[in-house]
This record gives sequence, C-alpha cells and structure tokens, in this order.
Amino acid sequence: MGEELATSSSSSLLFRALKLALPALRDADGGRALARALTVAASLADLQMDAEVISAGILREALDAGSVSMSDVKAQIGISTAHLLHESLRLKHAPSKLDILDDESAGALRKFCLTYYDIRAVILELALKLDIMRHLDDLPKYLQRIKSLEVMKIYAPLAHAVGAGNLSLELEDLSFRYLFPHSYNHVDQWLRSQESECKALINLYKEQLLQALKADDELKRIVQDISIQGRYKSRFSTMKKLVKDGRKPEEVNDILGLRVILEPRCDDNSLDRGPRACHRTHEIIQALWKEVPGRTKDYISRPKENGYQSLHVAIDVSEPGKMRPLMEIQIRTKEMEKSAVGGDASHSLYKGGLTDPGEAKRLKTIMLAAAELAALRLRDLPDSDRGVVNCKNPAFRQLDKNGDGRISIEELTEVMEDLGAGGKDATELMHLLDANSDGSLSSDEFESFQRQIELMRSLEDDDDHYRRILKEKLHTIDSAGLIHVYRKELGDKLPVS
Ligand SMILES: Nc1nc2c(ncn2[C@@H]2O[C@H](COP(=O)(O)OP(=O)(O)OP(=O)(O)O)[C@@H](O)[C@H]2O)c(=O)[nH]1
Ligand SMILES: Nc1ncnc2c1ncn2[C@@H]1O[C@H](COP(=O)(O)OP(=O)(O)OP(=O)(O)O)[C@@H](O)[C@H]1O
Ligand SMILES: [Ca+2]
Ligand SMILES: [Ca+2]
Repeated sequence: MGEELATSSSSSLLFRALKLALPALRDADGGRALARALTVAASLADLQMDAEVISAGILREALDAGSVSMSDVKAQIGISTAHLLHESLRLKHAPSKLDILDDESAGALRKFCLTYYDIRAVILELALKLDIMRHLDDLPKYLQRIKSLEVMKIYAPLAHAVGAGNLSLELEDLSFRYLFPHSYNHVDQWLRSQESECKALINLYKEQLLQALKADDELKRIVQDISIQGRYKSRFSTMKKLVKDGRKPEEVNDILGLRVILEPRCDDNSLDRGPRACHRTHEIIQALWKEVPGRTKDYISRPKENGYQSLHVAIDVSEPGKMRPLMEIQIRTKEMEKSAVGGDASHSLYKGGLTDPGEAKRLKTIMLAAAELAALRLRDLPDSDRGVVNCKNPAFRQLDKNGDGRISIEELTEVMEDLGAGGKDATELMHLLDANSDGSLSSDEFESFQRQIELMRSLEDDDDHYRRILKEKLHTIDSAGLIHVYRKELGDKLPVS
C-alpha cells in the first residue's frame, strides 16, 4: 500500500478483515480459497486501492462461500466495506441479465456500471475477474470461452473506460488466449521471441533520450519537466493491427514505443513554447538515431479533427545483421497528453469509439432529477394524505397514478416529460430499474432505486477523492473519463465467430 494510506487505522481494518476471513478460507477448496483472496487483495493494493477496497477483496470469497455474512462484515469491519461488498455483488449479477453475445447489451452494462456504482466496487470486480482469468485452466473449456467472451466484451473495455489501462490490457490478452488459442500462440511466440531484448532496448533508449533531452540548453530554457514512458505492445493489440489491414509483423511500427511528455515552464508565456519544445526534441532524436523517412506525422502543426496533438517519429533500431521492429516515439506536451487521455482526443474515444461523456452524465442527471421531482411532489402533499395509502412509500404513490401498485411505462413517461425528457429516456430508465424485467416498477424496485440515489449523493465526495487518486496514481483519465461509455463495440473491430 502507498505510504499515506498505510495508516494505523487502515492496517487495523485489514487486520480485522483477515481475522474474519481466515478461519472461513483456510480449509476451503483445499487451501486455494485463501490463496485466491490474498492474490486479489494484492492486485487491489497494486492498483493503489484503499484499505476498504482491499478488505472487501479479502472478504468477498468468504462471503460467496456463505461462511461470513454481511452482518458479520458490518459489525466487525465497518459499513463502508459492507457497502463495497454489496455493490460488488450487485455488479456480479448484472451481466446475467444480459445476453453477452449482444453488443448492445454489453454497451448498456458498461454504461450501467459507470453510472450506478461506486467506482471502487468496479475496480474490485475487475480485480476478481483478473484472478478468475489467471486461473482459467482449472475450468472446463466451454466455461473458459464463456468467461473470456464476457471479459473481452464487458470487463476489459470497462477497465479501459475507468482508466485502469494495464489491467484492461492483461484482461484482454488473457481472454484473447482462451478465445483464439491458435492466433494467440502465433502472436505470443513472435512477441515472446524478442520480448526481453526489446524491453531492455526500450529501457536503454528511454534512458539515453532522457539524458540527451535534459542536457540540451534550449530545452532547459523552455521546459521545467521531462518524462518518458515506454511500452511493449500487447498480444491482443498487435493481433488486431495485424488482422485489421493485413500488415506483416515487420510493418507494425509501434511494437516498441516511447512517449516523451514535456512540461513547459510556467514563467514562459510565449504561445509556441510547447510546440517549440516538441520540435526541439524531434531534432535531438534525429541527431541520436536513424529516423525512418515518410513515417513522421506532425499532429502538432496539423492537429487531427478530434483535436489530437502529438509528433510521431519512427526510428530504426536494427543493428548490422540484426533486424528489429521499428520503434515509435510520440512527443507531446503535458497539456496535449491530458487531452489525449481524457479530453476530446481521449485514448478511450480513439480506441473504443466512446460517446460524448456528457451522454452518460445526462442519464445520471435525469435519474437525480426524477428523484428531486418525486421529493418535490411529496412536499406538496397535504399532511392528511400521508399514511392513508396502502403503499408505504409516498413518492411511489405519487408516481403510481392509477394506484395499481406498479409504475408503468406510461406513468414513467409522464414524469420524464414533466422533466423535459422524452419517451426514449423513460424506456431507458425503465430498462435499468426493472430488475425482474416484467415491464413495470414494483415498490421494491423503486425503493432500491431511491436507495441508490441516496448512496450516490453520499458518495459524491468519495467519488471526487478516488477520481483524483485514479487520475494521479494510475496515470489515468480526467474526471469526465470515469463516465466515458463505449458506443462502438469491440465486436466491430474483432470478428467473433
Ligand atoms: N489518444 C489518441 N491517440 C492517438 C490518436 N491518433 C493516433 N493516436 C496514437 O498515435 C499512434 C499512431 O497514430 P498515427 O501516427 O496516426 O499512425 P497510423 O496511421 O494509425 O498508423 P499505425 O500506428 O501504423 O496504425 C496510435 O497508435 C495511437 O497510439 C487519437 O486520436 N487519440
Ligand atoms: N509509442 C508509445 N509509447 C508509449 N506508450 C504508448 C505508445 N503508443 C501507445 N501507447 C500506450 O500503450 C497502451 C496500449 O496501446 P496500444 O498499442 O494497444 O494502442 P495504440 O497504440 O494506442 O493503438 P493502435 O493499436 O491503433 O496503434 C495505451 O495506453 C497507449 O496510450
Ligand atoms: Ca499505436
Ligand atoms: Ca401503475
């Protein structure tokens, strides 16, 4: 755990969680249950999650097995951990409502998750999925496929959308392996054969470039910070590129990748200091290595339509008698990076065809407005009216105009129209709230919706806090990115037959 999180209260929380889970897990599943719970906890710690999430990770398996109850968790660990477990269990059941082969449903689930859940519960669920995926060999083949498909179409894109990039790539690669074992082996063998050499090369070039940039007088004058990220391309991403336009492996020019991020000095207000720093970096690269002609793309002088800005250079890192894939170097300022990972040119949008983040936000706003309206009507009710109705929930009674104990789609549409929203929004809302899919809302379904609204409000502060942690520590997207939703499905890009 990070230093600031490893306070005595969080250690005590983890300790209590372990104490509660240990007896239940020690003997279960030949000792494997305990190992699994600890692996999940470790993954969550790697993802910089707080003690509440990690303790939920430890307890989840015991809860599933029925050896620990939710009231045990509430009493011995605390309400926040119990809440996270509750959220994660809700999330667990969500996909079973859907036909996972249907792209529209997968998109709806992602939207649902990001709009309705504590974001930490989403990360918890993703860590649990990762653990399942890492141990798929133990399951029968058909289950391996079903789980992989679910991960490929729902959880890997979800991880990408919430900014857990590395988790998303690992989930993708693992499901790729079980869904398409032959093509996976092909790509895997090829990448593996050069992996350690390429990774060493990435580190070496990264270090050399950083030294050269830091030593340059012009850059010293205009930038206050320089950082370089390196990455070796994932199996699935490589496969997609190879499949997409029939390229030969040696024509994939970004197997090795570096990204230079420059932060111009605050005291230099000249407008072009960012572009100047990027072009100067380009010159330094040209002096160091062999640039591949015709492969350079200057999206700084000419930004892409979506606003994406960056300078891309391909360099030849082969040596005499030793052919190697090309290395792509992306050069950008911190501001350009911010836009590329969270803004309009967002990486999630670029890869997944995400819709405008506003769309998901709108749905949430409508939900909140619907609750407001219900509350408002409630206040307008004369006191004498309260309590005489059969249904105990007055807000529900207000919406259930004909008093038949259910809120129909017509009744919901009427409310939404009062709010200035259309019938389509009512249908969407009904779809999300109608847990048993019978086409109308019972008082139970409505009450659970009200509880969610309350929870969402109380979590607004938490949400902000975790958003910052995710952005900073996971090097992820901005606040809006947390509710990005995929429109274009992964299935579009990958033929799943
Ligand atoms: N976030 C974001 N990244 C982008 C965008 N466009 C390109 N990139 C990044 O830049 C890389 C190279 O893009 P280009 O230089 O346009 O290359 P290309 O024509 O797509 O060619 P290949 O990389 O060979 O497929 C991509 O693989 C991404 O990593 C964008 O709109 N948004
Ligand atoms: N040259 C690079 N240097 C460092 N990181 C990179 C580089 N190119 C991409 N990345 C990052 O690596 C991760 C995986 O990217 P990946 O290679 O799968 O996709 P991509 O390069 O953005 O798209 P494409 O497959 O279309 O080229 C993303 O987080 C991406 O931002
Ligand atoms: Ca790329
Ligand atoms: Ca009704």
